[in-house]
Amino acid sequence: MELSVAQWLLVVCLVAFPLLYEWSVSFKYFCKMAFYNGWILTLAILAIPICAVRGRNVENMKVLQFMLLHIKYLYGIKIEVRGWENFNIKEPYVVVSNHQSSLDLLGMMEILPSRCVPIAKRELMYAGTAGLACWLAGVIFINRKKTDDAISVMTEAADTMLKEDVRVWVFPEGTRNHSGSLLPFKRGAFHLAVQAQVPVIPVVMSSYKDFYCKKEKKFTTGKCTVRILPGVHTKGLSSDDVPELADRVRDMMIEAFTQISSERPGKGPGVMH
Ligand SMILES: CCCCCCCCCCCCCCC(=O)SCCNC(=O)CCNC(=O)[C@H](O)C(C)(C)COP(=O)(O)OP(=O)(O)OC[C@H]1O[C@@H](n2cnc3c(N)ncnc32)[C@H](O)[C@@H]1OP(=O)(O)O
Ligand SMILES: CCCCCCCC/C=C\CCCCCCCC(=O)OC[C@@H](O)COP(=O)(O)O
Repeated sequence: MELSVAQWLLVVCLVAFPLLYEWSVSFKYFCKMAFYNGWILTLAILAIPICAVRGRNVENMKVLQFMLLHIKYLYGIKIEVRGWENFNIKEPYVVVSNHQSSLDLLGMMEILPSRCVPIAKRELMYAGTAGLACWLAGVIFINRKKTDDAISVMTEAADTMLKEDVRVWVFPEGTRNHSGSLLPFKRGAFHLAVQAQVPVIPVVMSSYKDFYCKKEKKFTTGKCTVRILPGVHTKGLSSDDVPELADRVRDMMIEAFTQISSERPGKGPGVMH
């Protein structure tokens, strides 16, 4: 039987792809990351019409959360959550969390409180279907290149939080960080909490180093611990207190990060999902 060039190519791809996937750690990394982004863009196609019925609304965040929750199973990532009780606050609050990678989305969706929207860089708004889904879910976009614009968007957010009973999730490092610790914090999240006079709730995701490393192109199955820390109150604080508040919260988060990242997999209390 003679094979055409196209058939040969197909055979080579069908054989080469699984072999490469099995043998090459980097190839596996690229495939997994490409699928991660591609799958999110695809899910967003489904989410958009559902969200569009309500228009731009923070309740749509629940739709995105529901659609993204299964991804941890596809990637074999176990997420253990500790400190759920610290979210038992009826009033609005500002969640601050560490930012290692776009995989943070998994930990975020695992625990996302109701009526809680993230603050994201403006570029995400142009990420095709994902950008539109984010916009419909009320994600707050800031232009990091224009500090004044970003500050005025955040000041407006302080008002919205109180008027519309909304919680806000901020990554105070301001960018992804794989260094194994936390970058110095930008102060926007803390100004926001002080302006609205609402608590800051720190959330810490343990280091991904055992299963994910962008530099080494490693992406295996693994476990991540997410710890919700007790809220830090801001009642009576003014903008002068922001630097001290930001430092205090960062210290708490570094301590928690070091502790949960140094535990051996499978040890420690918590609820496994
Ligand atoms: C079905 C599936 C669909 C798809 C679903 C996908 C869902 C995805 C959602 C997840 C999105 C996650 C995205 C994550 C990100 O994009 S992280 C990047 C963006 N986030 C941030 O940058 C937040 C943190 N940044 C800040 O808080 C900054 O401070 C900022 C406000 C942006 C300004 O930054 P910068 O220009 O670098 O300036 P400084 O930080 O140096 O600040 C300058 C001085 O201004 C003071 N300041 C800051 N904020 C305020 C404020 N609100 N009010 C008053 N003053 C403020 C700050 O303190 C500085 O002054 P001093 O130096 O302290 O005197
Ligand atoms: C037609 C356009 C197609 C665009 C394709 C875009 C591909 C992206 C697709 C899906 C995005 C998945 C959503 C992941 C959300 C995670 C957001 C994130 O982690 O952003 C990084 C940001 O915090 C900090 O950025 P930098 O580290 O400063 O950089």
